[in-house]
Order: sequence, then C-alpha cells, then structure tokens
Amino acid sequence: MSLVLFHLANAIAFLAFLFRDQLYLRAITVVSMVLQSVYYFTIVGGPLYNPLFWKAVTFLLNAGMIVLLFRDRIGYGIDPRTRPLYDQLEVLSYGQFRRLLAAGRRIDGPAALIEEGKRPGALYFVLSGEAEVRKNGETLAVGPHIFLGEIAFLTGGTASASVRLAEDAHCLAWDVAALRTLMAKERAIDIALRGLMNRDLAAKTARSALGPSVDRRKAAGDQIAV
Ligand SMILES: Nc1ncnc2c1ncn2[C@@H]1O[C@@H]2COP(=O)(O)O[C@H]2[C@H]1O
Repeated sequence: MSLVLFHLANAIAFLAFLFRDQLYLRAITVVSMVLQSVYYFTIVGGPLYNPLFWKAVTFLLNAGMIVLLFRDRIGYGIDPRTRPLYDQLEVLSYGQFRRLLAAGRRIDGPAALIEEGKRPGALYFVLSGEAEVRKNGETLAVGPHIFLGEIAFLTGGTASASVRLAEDAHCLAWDVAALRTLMAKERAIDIALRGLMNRDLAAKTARSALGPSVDRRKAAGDQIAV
C-alpha cells in the first residue's frame, strides 16, 4: 500500500510538469507534496524527517506562489481608479503594474497636456473624465481609458494635436525618458504597454473620419498616388 502511495505521489508531481499554466502546475505539485509527506510520515521505521523537511519546504513555497498568482489574476489590492489600466494591460503581474504606477504621477484636470507640433514630455493615460483633442481648428472629446501622446511616444516625433485634460478628469503621466528606461529594463512592461498603445491606436483609427473622398480630391485637381 505504501509503495502505491509513493508511486502515485511521484506520478502526480510528474504530471504537474505537463501544465503550462503556473497555477495548475503549482496546485498539482502541492497535492503531490502532501501525498509524499504522508508516505514519509507513515513509512515503516519512519517518520523520515529529512525528506519530510524538503516536502514541507516545497509545499510552502508552492502554496505561497499560488497565493501570489491568485492575487495577480484577481488584481487584489489595486486602486479602483487605476484598475481599468491594469485590466487592459492584461499580462502584467501585480508587482510589475505597481512598478509601472510608481514611475508615473497623477494629474487632475483642467490641465494643458500636449501642444501640437511639439514633442510631448510625457505619455498620458486618462483614468476618468475626458480630454479635448484639438487639431485643424476642430475639437474632439476623448476618453476615459485611452492613451494620449502615444503617437509621439511610439514614433519619437512631435504631437499630432493639442490636448487638454477636462475639468474633473484625472490621468496618469509618465515622463517619456523615465518610461523608456523602465521599458528597457522590464520586458513585460514594454510588451504590455506597446500592445495596449497599438490597440488604442487601432480603435482611434477605426473611429476617425476619413479625409476628403477620392472624387472630391480629383475634382479639386489633387494628384492621387496609386
Ligand atoms: N482622432 C483622434 N482621436 C483620439 N485621439 C487623438 C486623435 N488625434 C490625436 N489624438 C491624441 O492626441 C495626441 C497628440 O499627441 P500624439 O500625436 O503623440 O498622440 C495623439 C493622440 O493621443
């Protein structure tokens, strides 16, 4: 009977390695450690304290990691105001997200954020309320939960519009140089931010109006590139 327990517990530990999901891998390892502990505790001539010690250490380590993984997945402890950014970034752990927040600062509206034609000093994410994007004499209300200044951030160029944070609106701001340093140091933050900026840009492009139609440009005598 004890030999069956020994093989069963080790087979379960072996099975754990088949899972890519850390949560499953660690949960199954915990089960295996419990069964292996029972085996070394009840073995004839036992308990065998040396293997029991290492089973207990492995159990505790994995149980602790399960708690951390769970906290990451449910986003426990995250300020509800920054929660939309955490949810949209998707792949960042709680710790990575906290480091990203620590690199930024909060700005309360009304505030002028970006000036068209100039290189923005910061990248912004609207947490609540709206921002006014002004371009070609037209004003567009945008937000919340979008980036501002991401075009200049990605291209390294100048701002395509002027942006003002509306009254009672709030945003996060990251100094461009500091954020680039953080992204170079933390690959996960780099990937998560770039992914979200691309999604944001795609949504803005899909919503934006088209320019003059081909027929109107032809009528105006414009050259149409083919
Ligand atoms: N049509 C638009 N819709 C939403 N946001 C815009 C639009 N045009 C410009 N912006 C924002 O205004 C910002 C101005 O600086 P950027 O060009 O870096 O990035 C721009 C976008 O974040």
